[in-house]
Amino acid sequence: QIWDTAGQERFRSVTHAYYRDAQALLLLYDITSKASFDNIRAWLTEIHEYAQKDVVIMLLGNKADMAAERAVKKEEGERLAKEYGVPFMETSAKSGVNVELAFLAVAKELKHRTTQQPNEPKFQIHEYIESQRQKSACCGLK
Ligand SMILES: Nc1nc2c(ncn2[C@@H]2O[C@H](COP(=O)(O)OP(=O)(O)OP(=O)(O)O)[C@@H](O)[C@H]2O)c(=O)[nH]1
Repeated sequence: QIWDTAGQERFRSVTHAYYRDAQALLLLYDITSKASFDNIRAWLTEIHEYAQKDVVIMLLGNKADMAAERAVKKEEGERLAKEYGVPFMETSAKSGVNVELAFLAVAKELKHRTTQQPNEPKFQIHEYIESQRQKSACCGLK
């Protein structure tokens, strides 16, 4: 089940009821909006308070198709994600770039958690994303 919760500040007091039991959270900002990026820290603090302790979080910089209006560098997204230890990529709901990869990475992480044997190596979501990204780079796919 995928829920799209309201991102606006005025709904914030009710939003946590929707993600409290979530297994994964995709946290999006808009690469053309510095304000949306600056809000991410507040969201992460709130998630820490209300979400499940083992929730899978992924940070996504959306509207990657709007490069001309970019207000947040890709490196800034990468740095913030690293600081919080969460995977990151830029996506575009318009062109579809990385949308499937973002959902697949989260789904694979959750599936591995439920089927993992104690002696099996842990699924590394960062490595999975990196390997898939390299694959598409190598073959000229977007
Ligand atoms: N160019 C471009 N436009 C996008 C992209 N994603 C969303 N938009 C546009 O951005 C606007 C806002 O999109 P929403 O999906 O309503 O954004 P939201 O964050 O869900 O908004 P809230 O429900 O208020 O939290 C719409 O006009 C979308 O068409 C994208 O990847 N590229």
